[in-house]
Amino acid sequence: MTTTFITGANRSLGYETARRLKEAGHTVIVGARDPRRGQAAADALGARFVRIDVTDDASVAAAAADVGAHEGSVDVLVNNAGILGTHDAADQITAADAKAVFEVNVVGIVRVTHAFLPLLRKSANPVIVNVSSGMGSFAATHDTGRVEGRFVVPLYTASKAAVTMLTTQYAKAWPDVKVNAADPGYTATDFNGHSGPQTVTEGTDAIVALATIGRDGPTGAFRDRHGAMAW
Ligand SMILES: NC(=O)C1=CN([C@@H]2O[C@H](COP(=O)(O)OP(=O)(O)OC[C@H]3O[C@@H](n4cnc5c(N)ncnc54)[C@H](O)[C@@H]3O)[C@@H](O)[C@H]2O)C=CC1
Ligand SMILES: O=C(O)C(=O)C[C@H](O)C(=O)CO
Repeated sequence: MTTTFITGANRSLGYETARRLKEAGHTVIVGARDPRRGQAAADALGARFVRIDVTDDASVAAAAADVGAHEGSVDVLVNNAGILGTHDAADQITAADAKAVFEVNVVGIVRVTHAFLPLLRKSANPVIVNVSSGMGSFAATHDTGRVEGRFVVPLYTASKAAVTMLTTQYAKAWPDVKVNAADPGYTATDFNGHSGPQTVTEGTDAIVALATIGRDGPTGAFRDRHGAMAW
């Protein structure tokens, strides 16, 4: 039995990841900030809901304690929760804007990973998938074709570059845990007013692939649904 905890699993890519991993036989725990939406998603999936706000130490600690008491361990942690943040131009963005985006996208991953690591270490094959973005790839940023049609969002892209780097650092630090970053690709969700060309199923291909790797799977990798992403 594989126990999988997913943040921001009440909708969009997080929900579709939960649905597909449940279908693949995982025991899925739907992590979500809003109790009503989280419970509704869990009910629809036949999964268990655990409240988690990734920006709140007490909420994250309580979520880990809840999972520790009910499931006892975690095999797969999917750090999916993320925000786009301000659409303001670079000369308008403020320190408060930066703090808001980094607090969810980067600090949130550190907070959740730190709290769930003891539960992951009880697994025979602990796996972490950090949902990053090709928009945080230096190579893609310099290739206009790769980011065409997307918003210019300096803080979001910087936060996702940090997510990918954090992934490689965790992977180096913890040889006993597989830590990889997924780029969903531009996907129609609430995140972007459903402007992305991909379906949520296409958008979760890389997340699901990395969440289901075996003991011989990669660590410190950055992949989209087609394979290795440029850093
Ligand atoms: N949709 C896209 O085109 C792409 C999305 N991504 C990434 O995929 C992830 C999921 O995005 P979508 O499903 O598209 O977005 P979404 O906005 O539809 O869903 C995001 C989820 O994160 C949750 N969330 C936000 N702040 C939270 C907090 N403080 N605590 C707990 N949960 C919180 C939301 O409640 C929601 O469930 C994000 O990390 C995003 O950056 C990456 C590349 C492309
Ligand atoms: O992270 C990505 O890749 C995104 O596509 C995020 C948003 O959907 C977006 O379009 C930002 O411009």
